[in-house]
Amino acid sequence: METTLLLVSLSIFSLLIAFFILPRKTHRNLPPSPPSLPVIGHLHLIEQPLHRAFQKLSKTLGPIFSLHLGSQLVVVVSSQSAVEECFTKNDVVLANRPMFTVGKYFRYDYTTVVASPYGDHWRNLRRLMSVEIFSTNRLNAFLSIRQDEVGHLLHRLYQKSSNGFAKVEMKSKLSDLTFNVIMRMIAGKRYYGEDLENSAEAEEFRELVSEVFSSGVASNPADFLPVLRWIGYNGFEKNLAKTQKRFDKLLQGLIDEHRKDNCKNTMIDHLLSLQESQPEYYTDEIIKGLMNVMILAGTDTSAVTLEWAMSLLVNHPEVLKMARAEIDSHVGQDRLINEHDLQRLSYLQAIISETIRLCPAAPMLLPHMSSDDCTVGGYNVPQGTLLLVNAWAINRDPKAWDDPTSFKPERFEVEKVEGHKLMSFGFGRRACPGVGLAQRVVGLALGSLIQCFEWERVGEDLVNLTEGNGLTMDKAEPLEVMCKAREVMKNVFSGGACDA
Ligand code: HEM
Repeated sequence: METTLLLVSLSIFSLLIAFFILPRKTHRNLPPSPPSLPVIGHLHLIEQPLHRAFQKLSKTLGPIFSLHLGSQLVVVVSSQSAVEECFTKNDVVLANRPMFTVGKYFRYDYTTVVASPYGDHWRNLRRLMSVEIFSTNRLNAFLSIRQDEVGHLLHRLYQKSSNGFAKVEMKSKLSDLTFNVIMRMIAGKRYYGEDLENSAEAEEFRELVSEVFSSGVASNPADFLPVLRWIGYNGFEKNLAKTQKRFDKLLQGLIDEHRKDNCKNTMIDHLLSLQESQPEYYTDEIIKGLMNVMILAGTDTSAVTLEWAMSLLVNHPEVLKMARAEIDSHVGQDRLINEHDLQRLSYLQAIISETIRLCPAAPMLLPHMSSDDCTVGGYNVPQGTLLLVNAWAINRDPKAWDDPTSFKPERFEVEKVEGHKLMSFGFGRRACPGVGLAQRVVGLALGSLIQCFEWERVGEDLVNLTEGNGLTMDKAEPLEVMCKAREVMKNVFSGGACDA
């Protein structure tokens, strides 16, 4: 209570200082902006989910508008043509990331690929990732991990549903799948699911990761009202520092383990061999940064995409039926689907594209920052502006998509939709480098779920598709659904074995 009172008084004090002493910088020809309040600017307009609040503003202000979030000028773009201008003509200028407090702690002082400013270091990290992690060779080398983890998922569902329809909760199972895929790629360890050999270590890992995820959602008020920093408001930073210290220790522990025994085929082992030849660049800090990014960017994104896809499918049984027919005709019921089948399953691919169009895991992409003055749509975007892209709104823009809010996978079969029209993985040089891995994990898992089980809604009502407020766009209500094993499961798992 005392702390709250102190915080409130400090905030009021700081607002007064800011109001009377620090006039906001004015710029000419900025994108339109709604009326603002002194000091906090438009902070009072910020409500969750952000993409919906910003879509509402764009309906009155147009596809390019600006806000002052405290002292930070923000430009929000919500049209395809504006995004194209941002990431073609202005791609280099807008390739920076903002220096939010969270990046100082969770992104190793802005040295990880997600948070690093645009420049040589960032370029090196992207090159390193594309060779050491996301190259076709590396992704193929980790194929057995993906198959094995999908096998675990199928087995868990089979245990419940081998004798008829059973109610299953999907969110945690899909999350276990993607976390295990990434952790096995990084360190060869399974930390999620049932029957774990290392249960105490796994529990500590899971607890810490969920803490890191929830701290990553919060933004530091001082990032927008720097005056709070001057008057000593640092409780937020102290908490971040504490969590990051524990997370760092855990990542370091994994590196040390592999340093003692590096004969495994994991990301840590590959990076440690690079460290031997170039120790000054491939420091432990850089390796921990890459591990951190893989965990934070590569897990939830794929898991929520799968959960949205399953939710949309049970709400549209006719689409589910067509997807199953496609898999049955190409793969049959005698063996499980594999990644090589995916390219022939165009309707399954269309379902995935339609899911990420309607429910992009990162609806506002990641924030970009301008390193110089530029113009977008004829408006000035000064140096130091935070640029937000409302990918969610663009993916539902009636000017770009026919019947935009309906789930219609066929749209992706009829015409070849250009990559940039589907904004969900970003666009330009900072676009997602993990697309290939995400497509393999999501494709294999979704195809397997459709091939191996029948799916129905729990009751008559449609599955609620309201978004939650997670760091990635999750569902407000975790998906529960009825599932029943199909013939192929009996063929493959009849002995209870789990070798997909
Ligand atoms: C369905 C799954 C995924 C979606 C929808 C997604 C989406 C995105 C988006 C929208 C961005 C920001 C683009 C921008 O700033 O313009 C991004 C960046 C990034 N993603 Fe993904 N992602 C997914 C999966 C993954 C996976 C599996 C990994 C790695 C294991 C990954 C690693 C990254 C990294 C490292 C960045 C930062 C790139 C940079 O700043 O240079 N993502 N992703």
